[in-house]
Amino acid sequence: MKQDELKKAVGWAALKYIKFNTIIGIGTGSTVSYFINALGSIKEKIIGVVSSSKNSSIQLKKVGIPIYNFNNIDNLDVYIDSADEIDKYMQMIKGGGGALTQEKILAFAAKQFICIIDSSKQVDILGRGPLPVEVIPMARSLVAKELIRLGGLPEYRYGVVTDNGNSILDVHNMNIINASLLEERINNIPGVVSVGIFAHRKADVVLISTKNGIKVLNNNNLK
Ligand SMILES: O=C(CO)[C@H](O)[C@H](O)COP(=O)(O)O
Repeated sequence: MKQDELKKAVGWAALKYIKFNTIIGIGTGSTVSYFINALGSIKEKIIGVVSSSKNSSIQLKKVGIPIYNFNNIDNLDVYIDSADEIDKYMQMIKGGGGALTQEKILAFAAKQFICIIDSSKQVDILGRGPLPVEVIPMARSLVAKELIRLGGLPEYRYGVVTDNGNSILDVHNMNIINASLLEERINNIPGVVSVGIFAHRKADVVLISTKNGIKVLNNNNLK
């Protein structure tokens, strides 16, 4: 099965977690794009969504799903999003699509975070790929120096401006031994808006699309 087919299958599988008359947080990326199409098929049953990015909002509008203001997030039943990497503790690296700050806010606000991935996203240790960090443009060089001090190799995501008007540094070779500590350390660098480590707010349920079907992991499988 091709990766796109796996993404589509898990996007549709997530519909099972949508309750009637609720507001749903929506992530960003190609997997979520399949979920948005699936959600369109039951749009009359939900109140609406809060979107994490301009790109997701464009698609949501096309599908005809009502979008609520970002400040309306105190009653999000569920947040549906994918990840760039996820480990067995359900800690993630996100931000490949550059929407990590809004994604973190919605994930934090929602009662439940359902992460939808294909099996290629599973890793033993986070840091296989680059770690995205959203920074205020004027602090880019200071933050980059601090990230080097922490052992990484930051690369400016050239030409990319986030929906918040900021820049992205993709940090390579980051040795992530303690994801939650590193999340705190990077968050504490002045000028950092947010870091793509999701260790404090992990996924509650992970749907993994494999060639043999959808595998479900719950947070309580960890114990
Ligand atoms: O964090 C993200 C966007 O900021 C995405 O969830 C992540 O990049 C995975 O994307 P895709 O579904 O296209 O593989």
